Amino acid sequence: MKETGKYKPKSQAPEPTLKRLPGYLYFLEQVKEDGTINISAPTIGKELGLDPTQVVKDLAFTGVRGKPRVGYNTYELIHALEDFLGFNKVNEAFLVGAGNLGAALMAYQEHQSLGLKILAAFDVDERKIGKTIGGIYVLEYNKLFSLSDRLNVKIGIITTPNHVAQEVAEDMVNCGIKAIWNFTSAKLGLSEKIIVQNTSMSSYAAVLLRRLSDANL
Ligand SMILES: NC(=O)c1ccc[n+]([C@@H]2O[C@H](COP(=O)([O-])OP(=O)(O)OC[C@H]3O[C@@H](n4cnc5c(N)ncnc54)[C@H](O)[C@@H]3O)[C@@H](O)[C@H]2O)c1
Repeated sequence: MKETGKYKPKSQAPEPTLKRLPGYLYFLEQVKEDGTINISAPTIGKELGLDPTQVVKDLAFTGVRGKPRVGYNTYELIHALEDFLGFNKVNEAFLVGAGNLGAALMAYQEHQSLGLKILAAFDVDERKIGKTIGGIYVLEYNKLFSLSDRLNVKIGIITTPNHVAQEVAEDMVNCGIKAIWNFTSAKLGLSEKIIVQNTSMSSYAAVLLRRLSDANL
């Protein structure tokens, strides 16, 4: 993994800040295209619907501070955000479960620009083993163990059926995986040292449907 580490960011940004940071980055990339060199926190806040104080607090986590009456240097801030979010590193990942969702993630090449590279996928279904999806090989599940020994992969993505997710997560941890992106609805019980990010479409759908229902439209 290549680290640039040019900026000295504050560690431990809260989750709401982490979720907002990619939004700042995408906005600043557009601004850069327009040739804007400096941008103020109130301008960023206005465009993104955020309080300028919040913008300043969020961006301080990148280690970059705006200058009075000038604001932030767009280029510097973009680099600092990419650095902080790890978007300019190559973080290699293994994916387990090359079904509907797994295949969609493999085919989604934009992950690379987010610093995530799926090196290989693993499955138990013989009809999928040996195929490539988005240029990524689907290997026999048991190969996860031997391949992990050789490659020092730290990220695991789980897109299996719910009922096998815990077992797969434990295997991943035994293989040296330190961070798991769990797309199943299974609640994983793992050591607290393992970073788990759950992404459940059903919970987002529940929020959307409840809000629609509450809005009485
Ligand atoms: N987070 C989301 O937004 C979202 C959206 C859709 C589905 N899901 C969840 O993602 C998971 C996958 O959904 P899907 O529609 O892609 O299912 P799928 O059945 O199409 O794919 C699951 C894949 O896992 C493989 N598999 C089964 N047991 C395995 C094991 N022990 N080891 C390795 N591979 C194994 C299967 O062979 C299959 O290829 C489900 O848990 C589903 O609830 C999440």
